[in-house]
Amino acid sequence: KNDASLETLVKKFQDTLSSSKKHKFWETQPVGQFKDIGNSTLSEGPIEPPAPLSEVKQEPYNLPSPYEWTTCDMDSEETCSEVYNLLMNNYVEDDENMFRFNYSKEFLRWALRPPGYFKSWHIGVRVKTSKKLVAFITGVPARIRVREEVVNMAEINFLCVHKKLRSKRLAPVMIKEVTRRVHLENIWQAAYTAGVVLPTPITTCQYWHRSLNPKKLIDVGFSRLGARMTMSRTIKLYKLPDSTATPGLRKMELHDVPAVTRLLKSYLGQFAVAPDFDEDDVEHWLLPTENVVDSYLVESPETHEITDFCSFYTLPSSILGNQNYTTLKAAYSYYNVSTKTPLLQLMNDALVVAKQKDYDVFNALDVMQNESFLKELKFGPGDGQLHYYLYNYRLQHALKPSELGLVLL
Ligand SMILES: CCCCCCCCCCCCCC(=O)SCCNC(=O)CCNC(=O)[C@H](O)C(C)(C)COP(=O)(O)OP(=O)(O)OC[C@H]1O[C@@H](n2cnc3c(N)ncnc32)[C@H](O)[C@@H]1OP(=O)(O)O
Ligand SMILES: CNCCCN(C)c1ncc(F)c(N2CC(C(=O)NCc3cnc4ccccn34)C2)n1
Repeated sequence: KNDASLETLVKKFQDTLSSSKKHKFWETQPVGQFKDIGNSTLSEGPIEPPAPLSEVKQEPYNLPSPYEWTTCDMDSEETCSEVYNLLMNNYVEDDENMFRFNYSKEFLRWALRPPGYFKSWHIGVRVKTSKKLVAFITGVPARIRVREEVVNMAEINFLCVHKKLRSKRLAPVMIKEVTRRVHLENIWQAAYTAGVVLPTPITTCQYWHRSLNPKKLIDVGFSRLGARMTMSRTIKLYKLPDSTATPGLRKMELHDVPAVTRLLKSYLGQFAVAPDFDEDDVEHWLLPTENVVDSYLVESPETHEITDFCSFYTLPSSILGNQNYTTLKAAYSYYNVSTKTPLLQLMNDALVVAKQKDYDVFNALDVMQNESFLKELKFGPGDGQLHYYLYNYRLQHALKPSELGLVLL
């Protein structure tokens, strides 16, 4: 009891601290500023108007002299491997440096080449002499609806500076350069997420984890044995059926794209911020890709109507410094729609499938209607918060996670 209230107090203090911090770079950017929170005279929508393309800086920003810009061609096996290795060794870690995301090469090719993508938005920094890749940032185009407005945006992701080049203010240059290249394509808004608090989140989501392989999770320090719990009691607690329960549940196939698009568009319409997917987007983002994204649907055995959908993406983490294990196999809840099958049953079947495919843990954010199944399906709250941001677009009020219909990778 005392721990929980102390933890809440600490979190409140940290949030207060972070909003009082000096953001020398972010204070110069067209994003919601902490000082503007609650100022209802500021209207909702773009903060700065688009500029004529002739006014966009034509040449790249200056880098410190040892470094040069490079465009990373993800179609090239060699370049894709360089990006993979930079991220594997230098990307996001948890606060205790026990885990680091290990996005796979096929995942990166999937994430970075959606319909209409621009190679020029896959930006790297190399050392001029050695040609070593030491930093990376990416954008992909996306149509995002914000309330009633569909806005062409860039989704920014995979910002990474090599551990040896940290705290040299390289990140602001990376961000300005990707902004410049996005502006050249006449796009003026962006969406991004981060585990850190920046000016200013449109919402802050909580991660929840459902143990699938509790013994491994406890061995590697991802979870702790519950008080008054034995290992065998814990394994029994998280046991799942060997097979799924929903009649008509099957993998999504190419011919399902039109029906899944209709189902998803109508479902996402209820959220304040959500992607405006068309059939090409659904084919790219939701058709199953081995070891990258899994998606299942319910086809009514009687009517052959497609009534429900669930999906998760595969994002392993390297386990840093454990003798017995090197990789944590994690599934992340992606987009789920239930119109006939109860969401609880649909998500339990997703857990069953993930367990069958040997995942160790199934993660979900408290976005969309996820709160309705998290506790009942034995998800536990994680320590990671995920903050969502819009660039050059002001929302009058922050959203609740349940008003958000957008999952970034
Ligand atoms: C219209 C189109 C617009 C397109 C652009 C839209 C915006 C996109 C924004 C990017 C979306 C990214 C989405 C993802 O990929 S989130 C994942 C970010 N990556 C990691 O966490 C990997 C491990 N960490 C690193 O590689 C480095 O620590 C990074 C590169 C993160 C910072 O490098 P470093 O540690 O060496 O610091 P610095 O001295 O260079 O720079 C310090 C400045 O950078 C600000 N900072 C720190 N972390 C982040 C962060 N995660 N988002 C935005 N800003 C961040 C910080 O507040 C400070 O500014 P200010 O506080 O003084 O003002
Ligand atoms: C820029 N794209 C944002 C999405 C990237 N994603 C998936 C992400 N961003 C921040 C997080 F806080 C987070 N969490 C999943 C939860 C979790 O699993 N925490 C333990 C853990 C295991 N492995 C790692 C690796 C890094 C950090 C925590 N890790 C916390 N996920």
